[in-house]
Amino acid sequence: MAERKITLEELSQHVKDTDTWMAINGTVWDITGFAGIHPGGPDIIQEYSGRDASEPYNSVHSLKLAENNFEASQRIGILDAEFVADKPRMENTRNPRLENDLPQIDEIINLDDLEAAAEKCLNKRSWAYFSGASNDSFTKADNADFYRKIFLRPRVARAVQDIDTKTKILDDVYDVPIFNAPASLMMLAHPDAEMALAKGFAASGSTIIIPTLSSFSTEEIIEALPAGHPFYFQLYVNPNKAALKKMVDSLCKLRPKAIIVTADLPVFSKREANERYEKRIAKQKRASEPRETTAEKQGGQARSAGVSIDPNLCWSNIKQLKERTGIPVFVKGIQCAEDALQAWKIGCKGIYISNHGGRAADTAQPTILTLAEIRLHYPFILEEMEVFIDGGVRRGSDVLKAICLGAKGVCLGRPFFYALMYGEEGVRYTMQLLKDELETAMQLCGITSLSEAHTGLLNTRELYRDVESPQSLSSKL
Ligand SMILES: Cc1cc2nc3c(=O)[nH]c(=O)nc-3n(C[C@H](O)[C@H](O)[C@H](O)COP(=O)(O)O)c2cc1C
Repeated sequence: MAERKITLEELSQHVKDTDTWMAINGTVWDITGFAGIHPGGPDIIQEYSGRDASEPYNSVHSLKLAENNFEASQRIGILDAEFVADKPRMENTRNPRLENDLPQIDEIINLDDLEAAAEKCLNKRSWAYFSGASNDSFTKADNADFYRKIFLRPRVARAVQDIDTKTKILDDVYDVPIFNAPASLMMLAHPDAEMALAKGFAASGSTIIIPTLSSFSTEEIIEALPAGHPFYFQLYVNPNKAALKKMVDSLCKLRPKAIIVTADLPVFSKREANERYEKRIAKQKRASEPRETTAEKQGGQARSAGVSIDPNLCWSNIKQLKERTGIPVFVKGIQCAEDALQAWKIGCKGIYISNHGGRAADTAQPTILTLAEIRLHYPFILEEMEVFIDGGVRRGSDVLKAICLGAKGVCLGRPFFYALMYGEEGVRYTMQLLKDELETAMQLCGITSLSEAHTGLLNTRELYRDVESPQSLSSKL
């Protein structure tokens, strides 16, 4: 049966909270009630209710995501309009997300070069979103700076020509211990977003941690991986019980190696770079109309994503998730030894030490210090659980330091957004760059396998000066 055609005029009549339509890439959907559960917040949905939302939709979502998310019964018909915004295409292989031409990829010789290219080439909104942190960005800076408090203590004359960087996590062996730190809205860096990330990581002998707020559907991303390739899933626990159940049910079918529950962002933090950007743009747009939307007041996309994160998430919910799914659970956002112990006590298989790259509580201690704290107070956790860490890792030698202190997987967030400016090639290139640096650091320290990494290769005196003392720890448990 031919689908019903809907004119722009008819579409524009469906704007009430109880009767809302929206057109996306030529299809008209009944999205009544969706504003309240849209992961990106209600404002953009309200703004585009009764309109063709293809352009904002395509800037952060894959073509199929809406079809996967909405029920067939919500499909009203097709838009009867001459112009339907098209998905941004890679004309002449130029990434449409960029404002300036990228340097040749082989001019990038370290991650600082990559970041400098991102600052120059990304559009201002994406740069503010990716590079920003909360409040004064102290934690973001400390995450990286604290790696410099650890000195290497290289061993010499150890025959280091043949080297491998394999790591085993759960039952899987990866060629490198390096993963993406899961992050939302990757399509702001490149139209291929997580598809390029998945392919690039698999080709590099690692795998992807798929974020809840991905631009492509989880199914699409898994299809980009070689058949049977392991993957992880980062879960934001949705406060809407029905939406959470739908997601958990589908995860049970897709069988990630572990569900990584992000717990460090119960409420949205103050992201000032975003806030400034959104306010500036809003001012330009509404020179004649002083009304602010909630999103503008709160910093646009930075805060609006908060609707998909449950502020009442508790350890008991994490335990239930583990029991209900039978899939290993890791807790992401561990920022002190006490919470690492708590995760161990409820039977989590892993901890993921993170402070959200300084995007959650500003002045939270740097992540490498948290790892040292856990090592000092509860060393058995590092033996019995899988340990991931992220935050400020920018060199292969940082990866080695984290592994010497007990991490199994080391993740990078912002650098892979920036790598994505070059698509899949950028992800592979960045992985190779980090692998080369890691291998060289290992060889210069006199080891040929990560199983030989140990704290004796490090001088951590300066780091341990800042580690929380046993007295204050036990009194706060
Ligand atoms: C732009 C951006 C978006 C992020 N989105 C998420 C997310 O959706 N879920 C999550 O658990 N962490 C998210 N994070 C935090 C990262 O997983 C990671 O903790 C952080 O980026 C690590 O610090 P680094 O960027 O210094 O490597 C995001 C980070 C950035 C920079």
